[in-house]
Amino acid sequence: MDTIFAQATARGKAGVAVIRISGPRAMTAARALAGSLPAPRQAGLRRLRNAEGVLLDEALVLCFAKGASFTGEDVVELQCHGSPATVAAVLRALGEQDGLRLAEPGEFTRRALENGVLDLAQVEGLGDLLEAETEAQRRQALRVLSGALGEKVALWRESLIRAAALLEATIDFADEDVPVDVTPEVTALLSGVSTALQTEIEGVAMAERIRDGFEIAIVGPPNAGKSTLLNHLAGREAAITSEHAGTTRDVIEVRMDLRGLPVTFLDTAGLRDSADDVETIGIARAIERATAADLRVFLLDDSGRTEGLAQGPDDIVLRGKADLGDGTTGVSGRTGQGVAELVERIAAILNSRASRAVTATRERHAEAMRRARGAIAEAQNQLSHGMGSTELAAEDIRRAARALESLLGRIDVETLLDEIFARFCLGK
Ligand SMILES: Nc1nc2c(ncn2[C@@H]2O[C@H](COP(=O)(O)OP(=O)(O)OP(=O)(O)O)[C@@H](O)[C@H]2O)c(=O)[nH]1
Ligand SMILES: [K+]
Ligand SMILES: [Mg+2]
Repeated sequence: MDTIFAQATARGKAGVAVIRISGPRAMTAARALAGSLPAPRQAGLRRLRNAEGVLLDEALVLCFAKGASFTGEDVVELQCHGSPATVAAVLRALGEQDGLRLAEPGEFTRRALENGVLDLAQVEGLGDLLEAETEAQRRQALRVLSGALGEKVALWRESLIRAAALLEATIDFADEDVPVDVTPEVTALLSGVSTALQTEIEGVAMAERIRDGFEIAIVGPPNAGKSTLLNHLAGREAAITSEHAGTTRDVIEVRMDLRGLPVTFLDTAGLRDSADDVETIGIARAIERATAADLRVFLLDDSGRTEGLAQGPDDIVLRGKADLGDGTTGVSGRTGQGVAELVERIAAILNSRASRAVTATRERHAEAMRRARGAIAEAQNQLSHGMGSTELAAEDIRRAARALESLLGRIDVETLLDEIFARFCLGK
């Protein structure tokens, strides 16, 4: 097994840069630079020198023994001064040592998975945590990283294994008269797991929104003030505004943090029958993107028309240019009137949807849970008529348990690994 090293902190100038070394030669390599090492988990200030004795830096050295480290291997972290030249010099000195090489992206985390320090869902959670930009993303990712999905899988799996064991016990005694009918208990165990899985599956779509962001389309007739509102929300001139009806044609996207939720506002072409070819294309795009969005804000003019686009139950309908009206309702991108209330309403709607997210966060999780549910349904089917096969039911249940294990990467995951680790950056 190679010993790997890489800068764990972001590249560029900084106060401190952390260089991480992991593998069987980590301690030897660090000792060669630092002369001596502090006890595990205790920081020690050391002068780092290369093989020629040239002083490279004065750094804090932290050692983690095999079995008690991020990767599960011997790990040393060097907290160097954060200049690119210092980091380059230390990396060079490490690379000159036998058995050491630069880590590939995600390789530290991959070793953590291979050594059983993290399960596959936790690895995904770590990836999401490193990408998290908003509070909701941070909380969701940390929940997964801390092993919440693994804990649930363990409970479901326990129920399934018990159900299968109960059935198998009756198979073993098939020739004798077994007095106890295990079917009620087995049925209860199966339906308990199946219901819990359904709740999780339904939450995945919302968990994905928390990770990838909610889309909110601003739609309405031309000149309602849509682009002006978008610019106010963005705090910059993201879209062109003018007194000409039909100014916006392309969909303009502005990503932001809305009360802790990741959202992308879409400014769209004003909806009307147009004789202009280019505007007509813009209107078709507006309708397409707005229909696919999670939420629509209909900004109306004096006519109050909303035609051209179907309204969803949660969609918000508002008068634009509220500063010109009687001033009681609506929103104004020019003065900001009503914008805080609008943001509050959007946040309330999205937060109530986000609360449906449970623990599972990805389509991969939903897919495994659907497979498990399917296998449970087949087992229930075998048991329900009293004519089905107990053996087949037990086999279905074990299949369900295996589908759940794949969530954590215990089986059949090689193909998934490259895809997952490709998203990691160097040093993680
Ligand atoms: N008084 C007032 N004028 C506004 C407000 N919002 C926009 N306007 C003006 O109304 C005109 C149209 O604004 P836009 O933001 O371009 O409207 P739009 O809905 O994006 O228009 P299209 O892209 O053409 O569909 C511009 O002259 C704006 O300055 C507002 O809240 N109050
Ligand atoms: K306009
Ligand atoms: Mg516009």
